[in-house]
Amino acid sequence: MIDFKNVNKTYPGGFHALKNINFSLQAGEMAFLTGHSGAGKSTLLKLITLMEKPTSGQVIINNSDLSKVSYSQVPYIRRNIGMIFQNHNLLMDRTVFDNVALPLVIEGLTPRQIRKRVEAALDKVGLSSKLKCYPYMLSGGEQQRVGIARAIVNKPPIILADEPTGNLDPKLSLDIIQLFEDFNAVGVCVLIATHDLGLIARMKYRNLTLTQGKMITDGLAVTEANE
Ligand SMILES: Nc1ncnc2c1ncn2[C@@H]1O[C@H](COP(=O)(O)OP(=O)(O)OP(=O)(O)O)[C@@H](O)[C@H]1O
Repeated sequence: MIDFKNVNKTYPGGFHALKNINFSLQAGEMAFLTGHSGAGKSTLLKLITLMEKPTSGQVIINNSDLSKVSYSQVPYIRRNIGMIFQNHNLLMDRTVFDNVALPLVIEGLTPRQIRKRVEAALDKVGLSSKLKCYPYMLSGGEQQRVGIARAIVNKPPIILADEPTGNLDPKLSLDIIQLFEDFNAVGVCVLIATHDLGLIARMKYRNLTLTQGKMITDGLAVTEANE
């Protein structure tokens, strides 16, 4: 589903942000991506979403080699990926319904199809009663769940999350991770970039760790907290 082969990324100016990265995530797998600030986590996610290009190596998503994807194919590749950001990236002057509907409007679905899918997505994240609210009327955890509903509304096979629990307390963080586990349980491939080592320690998921652009771990995070 996600395949990195000898991937390097050097930014203009010469900073070598990712160094010979190799890993695969299969359909239905869930993993954490960890590392210090500046280790290259966001850069790695940006290569998957085609916001950046590797300097060398191959990124293969859903059997498509991204180096061979033309500009006009980019939206089709991105439809396979639900992206969740720490700061939600919600439109503050639009209702919850409109925020979640956005990817479907862009895709050109009919109003009837959009309503059905948006209601189902909001139901999944437990926000059915909030569809007419504006984001500023919601708590941080609720706003994050709106961001998740928007990411999954077109049923992508891959979910990427960049610090999705960054601003949330431990209980809300766990709720958000449980939502990801629910999607993972129905076969979605989930990759979560996070600094939250306490959270990771409570989970038995694969842990990909970056240090100064190199991947130093690729295995289960086994800690005392798991015992
Ligand atoms: N557009 C850019 N141009 C030049 N350098 C960049 C660019 N984007 C990121 N970098 C550099 O690449 C390195 C990795 O950045 P990245 O954002 O991937 O790290 P990160 O692990 O996500 O960090 P954080 O946890 O703080 O978000 C950093 O040193 C950063 O300054």
